[in-house]
Amino acid sequence: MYFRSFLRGVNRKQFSYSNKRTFFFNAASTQLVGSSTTPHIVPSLIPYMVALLLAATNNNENCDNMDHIVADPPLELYDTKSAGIAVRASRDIKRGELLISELPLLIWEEGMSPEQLRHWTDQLTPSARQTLFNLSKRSDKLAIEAEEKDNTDESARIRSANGFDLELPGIPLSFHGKLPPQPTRASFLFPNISRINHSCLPSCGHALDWTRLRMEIFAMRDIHKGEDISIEYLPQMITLSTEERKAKLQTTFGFSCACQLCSSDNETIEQSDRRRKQLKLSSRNLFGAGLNRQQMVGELERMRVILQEEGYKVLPEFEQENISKAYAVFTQMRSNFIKQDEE
Ligand SMILES: C[S@@+](CC[C@H](N)C(=O)[O-])C[C@H]1O[C@@H](n2cnc3c(N)ncnc32)[C@H](O)[C@@H]1O
Repeated sequence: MYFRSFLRGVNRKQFSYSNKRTFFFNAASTQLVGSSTTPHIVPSLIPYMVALLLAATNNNENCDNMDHIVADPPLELYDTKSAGIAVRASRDIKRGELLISELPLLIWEEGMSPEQLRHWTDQLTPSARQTLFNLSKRSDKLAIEAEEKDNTDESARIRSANGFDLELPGIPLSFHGKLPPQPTRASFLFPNISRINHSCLPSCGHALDWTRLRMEIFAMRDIHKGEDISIEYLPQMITLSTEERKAKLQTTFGFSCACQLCSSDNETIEQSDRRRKQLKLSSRNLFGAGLNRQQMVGELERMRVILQEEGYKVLPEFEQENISKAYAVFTQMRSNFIKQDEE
């Protein structure tokens, strides 16, 4: 039903800053903000978004039920001192719970010129502007240099730190022919979800429900009151060593990862690196080493045990999509068998 969402938004061309404009709000909000009701969408994406939602309304009889609204999210914000503001559980949370379901505040398209982006962000309502400018912004050298060089709008470093860059789904056939060419990617910014920090061992998964245009955050394990709510910002991190992950996050988002795993002692990090290296080998072996079906199942089981030892609870994404799918099917079938045995 859902697809994980992938590269968080970085489009270096979009970085920029206008020194003439200064409406950053200094005091960062430590409250969850009210949900936006109408996303601010760049005009070029509006026909696509309308068609997407119309198609969803056509295909989904239950699309106006309210199951997806989390009236009182069990979450609170706090100041981590080392990684800005973060989100933690305000009560014990059960694995599988939907924690937050949020509409985007902004949707924009890759490749827009600095002038287009400035014109577009100038049209934000005062409250949307306040919400946006309360969020954190990139403060690394690369982002600041890009901002000065490109002279784009002053929200670029905020959008870059908080945006999700997502692949857009296709619109069903019945709408074809009535639309301009479909865009393939867009960036989305969610006001509260933007407060969730990255972890290399995330407690939560995230997925965009395209039928409602809501980003949803699910608990992937039981989470105790006071524990961090975290997601993984980039896909395919599971087979990378600590150094490789840190380098990737640094170049993509401009921060040095201070998650619990990356801040562990050397021994823990070495063990984790060893497991991830083995996982990489196993995933490459799966279709590349001429294994028969039984050996493949054995390799998948080895991968499952490694992931369990690592404490990685979200569905892993490997370099090759077919390996990720094979692993997902394997774990689903395995849990079905276990359920049947219990009955
Ligand atoms: C989407 S925001 C998350 C909320 C943010 N901490 C805040 O204060 O609003 C992303 C920013 O949070 C910080 N951050 C997120 N995860 C981090 C991590 N694992 N280690 C260090 N900093 C992190 C970085 O500054 C990053 O640019």
